[in-house]
Amino acid sequence: MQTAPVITIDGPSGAGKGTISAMLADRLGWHFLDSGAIYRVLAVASLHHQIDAQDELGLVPLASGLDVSFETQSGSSRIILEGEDVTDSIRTEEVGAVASQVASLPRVREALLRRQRAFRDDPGLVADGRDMGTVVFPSAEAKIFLTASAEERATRRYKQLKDKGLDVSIERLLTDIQARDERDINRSVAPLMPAGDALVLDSTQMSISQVLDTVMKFVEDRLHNK
Ligand SMILES: Nc1ncnc2c1ncn2[C@@H]1O[C@H](COP(=O)(O)OP(=O)(O)O)[C@@H](O)[C@H]1O
Ligand SMILES: Nc1ccn([C@@H]2O[C@H](COP(=O)(O)OP(=O)(O)O)[C@@H](O)[C@H]2O)c(=O)n1
Repeated sequence: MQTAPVITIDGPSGAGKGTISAMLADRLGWHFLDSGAIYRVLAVASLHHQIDAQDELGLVPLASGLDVSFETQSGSSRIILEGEDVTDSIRTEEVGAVASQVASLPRVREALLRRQRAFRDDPGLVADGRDMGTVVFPSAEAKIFLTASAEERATRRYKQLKDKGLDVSIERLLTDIQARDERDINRSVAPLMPAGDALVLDSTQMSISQVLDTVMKFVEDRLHNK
């Protein structure tokens, strides 16, 4: 039985989960699980293998046998799918949209559960996603639900993609984010929602360092008062 402590950070797209989780994992010296990357990789694999995003029966074996690895190369973490580096190509909004379609299928989620839980290891794990605190790690030591207004999240994503040299429209990003929120919140299995015992943090008016400080205090409190 695996007993390493877990901190979960769930929330909608662009709320800052990845940023805060990576910083937290770094500070604590813990492992980091970007569960959304697994759904994104599955989305790319479904495109490669020409399996429709709604074909649950076709996707389950692909999800169970997904040939993905998370590697660290000269200090940067890389995601390898079937021998190909997909670290950057999985980050587009198009892939995000397909990811949220495959993620709405109950048997696909079930097929990915064990793979996600395997990331739990000493000295601890910070896990980022939609259902980390509700389904994958319900016994987590500290759970955070990080959110922000859809407009603020679209603006953040816009700046992030612009910085990478990608040409995007902020209106389109807002529409895509809202469509993804809607699908993630309304699906029948593991919908996007805060766990009952989560700290809900609206970061619309907060800087990254303010969010990190608040999360860090909450986590320290939870870890020391167990
Ligand atoms: N509190 C914040 N204020 C301003 N920008 C932020 C904040 N948190 C995150 N960001 C920026 O927003 C973008 C999206 O953050 P990210 O961590 O990828 O979100 P998520 O993982 O929730 O989709 C990144 O460019 C990040 O630097
Ligand atoms: N634990 C998770 C993580 C992601 N997902 C799905 O995968 C999609 C992409 O997740 P992501 O975390 O990479 O997305 P961003 O928040 O980075 O935009 C989400 O829209 C969800 O539909 C999920 O269902 N459960």
